[in-house]
Amino acid sequence: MDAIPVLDFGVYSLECDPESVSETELKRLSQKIYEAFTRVGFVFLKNTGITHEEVRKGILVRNIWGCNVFSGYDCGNHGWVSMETERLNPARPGDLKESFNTTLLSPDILWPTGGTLSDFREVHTSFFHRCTALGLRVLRLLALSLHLPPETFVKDHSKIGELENCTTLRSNFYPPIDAGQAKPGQLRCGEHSDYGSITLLFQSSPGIQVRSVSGEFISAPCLPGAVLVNIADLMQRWTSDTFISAVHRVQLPPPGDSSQRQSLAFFMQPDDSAVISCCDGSNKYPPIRSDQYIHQRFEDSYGRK
Ligand SMILES: O=C(O)CCC(=O)C(=O)O
Ligand SMILES: [Fe+2]
Repeated sequence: MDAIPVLDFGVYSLECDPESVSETELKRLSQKIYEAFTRVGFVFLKNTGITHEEVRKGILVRNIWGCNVFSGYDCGNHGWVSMETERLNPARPGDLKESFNTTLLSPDILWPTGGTLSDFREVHTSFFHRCTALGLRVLRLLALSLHLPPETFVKDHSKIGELENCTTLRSNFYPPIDAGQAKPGQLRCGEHSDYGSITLLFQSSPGIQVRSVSGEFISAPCLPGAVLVNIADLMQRWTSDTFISAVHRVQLPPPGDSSQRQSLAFFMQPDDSAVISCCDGSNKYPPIRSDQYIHQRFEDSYGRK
């Protein structure tokens, strides 16, 4: 299996003015990203402009354990998800993790508050914006790598953070677990591929495993300061299977390891009303509205009807 490639994103870092980057450098970077996403589906990006310190802050404001906040909006996704509620692999018992999904940025919604959570809204809102900025740059490079107009994917991500777009920053908390207490087949996060266009992942410690094209799972390292980016299902469909949306999971810790784990995942999703048709002009998949696609996927993972 190809290991997950590590690329230097420095030339297109959020520190740089996007207008001042040379075409040649962008092309070179886009070709490397193309190689990673056509062979593995995952890539580590170094020097993105999102600092290790920002990630640490985002991961630190947690203790979402039991905070039980729901927004009441019908975005379907915003709010707290309790332990064992989600089955990312519906064939397994519920995942041994707890999550908080930030999908809407409006101050009017209910945010976790109090104690260690007092700056949750501020920290997560700012991290959400940083991830949006980086994600849009990656989407631009994906279009370039396919010789498409640079805005091909970006233009369908114009409402991130608003009601008409389900892009989500998810804080995952995996409590310490004694493997002996788990149900048969239970994992921290069952095998799945992500639903939307691309995902940016930040981890507190290693744990994620990625399935290769040959079917074996390989453990990804945790590279402080690097962002793990992967293709999700709707992007695979959009690109007629050119880019791979790889299955991944988080296993239970080995016996005797009583550590907890945390991650921040930024799931980018096209605007609800965007109609996704194969970008190569083929009819490999029929056009589908982004919201229709994602709602179907939520029903599968939560057993909702
Ligand atoms: O926690 C992780 O490292 C992975 C989480 C994940 O794959 C997900 O939430 O979709
Ligand atoms: Fe995932």
